[in-house]
Amino acid sequence: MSERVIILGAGLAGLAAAHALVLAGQDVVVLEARSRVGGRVLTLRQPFLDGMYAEAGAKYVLGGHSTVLGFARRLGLDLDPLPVPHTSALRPFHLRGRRILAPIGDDTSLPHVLRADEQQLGLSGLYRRYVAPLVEAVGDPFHESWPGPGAAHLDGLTLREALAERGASSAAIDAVSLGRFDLVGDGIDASSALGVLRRELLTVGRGGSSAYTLRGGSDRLPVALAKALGGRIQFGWAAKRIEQEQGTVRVSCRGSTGEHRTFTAERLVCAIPFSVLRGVELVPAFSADKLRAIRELEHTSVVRTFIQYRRRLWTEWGWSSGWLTDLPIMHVLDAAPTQPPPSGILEAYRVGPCARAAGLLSEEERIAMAVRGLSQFAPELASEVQCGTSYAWDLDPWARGAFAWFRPRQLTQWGRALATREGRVHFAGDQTSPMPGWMEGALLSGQRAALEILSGASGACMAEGLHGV
Ligand SMILES: Cc1cc2nc3c(=O)[nH]c(=O)nc-3n(C[C@H](O)[C@H](O)[C@H](O)COP(=O)(O)OP(=O)(O)OC[C@H]3O[C@@H](n4cnc5c(N)ncnc54)[C@H](O)[C@@H]3O)c2cc1C
Repeated sequence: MSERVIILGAGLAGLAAAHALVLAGQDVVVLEARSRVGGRVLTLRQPFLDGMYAEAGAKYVLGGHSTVLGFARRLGLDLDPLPVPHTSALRPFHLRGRRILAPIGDDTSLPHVLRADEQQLGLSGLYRRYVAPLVEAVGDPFHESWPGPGAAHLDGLTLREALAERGASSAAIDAVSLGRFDLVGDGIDASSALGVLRRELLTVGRGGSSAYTLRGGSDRLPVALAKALGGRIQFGWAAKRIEQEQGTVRVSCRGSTGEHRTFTAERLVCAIPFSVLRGVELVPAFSADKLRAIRELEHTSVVRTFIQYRRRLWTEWGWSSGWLTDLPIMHVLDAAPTQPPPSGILEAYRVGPCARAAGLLSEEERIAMAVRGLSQFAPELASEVQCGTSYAWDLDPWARGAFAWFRPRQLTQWGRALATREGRVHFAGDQTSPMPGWMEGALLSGQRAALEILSGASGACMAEGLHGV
């Protein structure tokens, strides 16, 4: 029997749910607060010259992200593999006031003062000794009884505490975390070890070594998905209240020009970030665990600042595309590694408290700071600047942060409540999947919510079946 389903949010999760429900013959309407689809998939084409673009949100597709790859194939989207660094490439670091150009794979020149027994291991040896066994202890996050006892122990610790428990020195912890584990939440002293290691397991572990970008921009994926939905998306409607009563769900919205409208259906897929859902009135209130998850789930602060340069000097110099620093600009990435030269874009990727400090600056100040910081790697870059722009995710009213992260004990206390349905309201969004912060997680969550509706099953029961979706 066909049911009318409202989908709240035209990000990848909402679009994937809509796609599956429409294919199954359901009557679907998607409500979206913005005037565009894609949510945290946001390709910036202004102010760049020469047809170049940069990703404010999702950028990489990993080789193991079979759902993203499957949609791309079916929708006729091309992927470009990330260039593999040449064996003679140099990896730039700027640490403790010093620029270091380290040959790829040779970390002996890094300034971390390691213990005698750690000195010869290099970063990969440290990873194998300390991180790999912890990743194994995570178990299978898709299993309905996850987290098991080993994983639950990791949830009681910060990542620094878990690595120290395995015998890592403080310098070794800093070295293995730089540019890897410090990119989520407020860093390794605040994040649940389990949350960080699950991400490591499900992304790097399953992704293999291959990574891609979507040719023409990541937004091609949500735009193509939306096109396949025909006219079912209504733009400019922000949900203010969700009410369940006598077999119906009512969503009261405010339009972009201030008008009000109420949409009614048999089911709702709520596919908006919990950071925004927090401000939506819920009648009757959801369960205590769900309300706690909505209230307490935090979203990583991220500010990305992009600078376009006339020439891609860094590739001419044989530098790799990711530079690690302890400067206020944090990490540096080649923002357009698969786009044709001669011009190129570098980005300063700031996370956590550093991003919150950058969010207080004007865009001009952020750009000036990035230009200064990048010039500390090579003064020659300064005279090649063409233009710049910046995006602060905390300031985006429909995202309020970049992606979910967990403090110790949160996953065990209310992690399971993230995805469970509340009456006629089903939940999608990357935060409700075991892969927050990835398009793969968003798409999987949308498919899971659609399956719940189609099968009448509860969210937790469906989780395992998702492997094959
Ligand atoms: C900085 C950054 C880097 C990232 N890098 C990568 C990467 O390299 N690779 C990767 O795979 N993923 C990456 N991601 C993650 C990826 O972008 C997200 O996981 C995914 O886009 C989330 O999709 P979603 O549908 O769950 O949520 P969203 O994309 O946030 O969609 C939610 C939608 O709901 C709408 N909405 C919000 N509130 C309301 C309301 N009240 N009423 C109506 N509509 C509303 C929003 O406008 C939005 O369109 C990154 C994200 C960020 C921010």
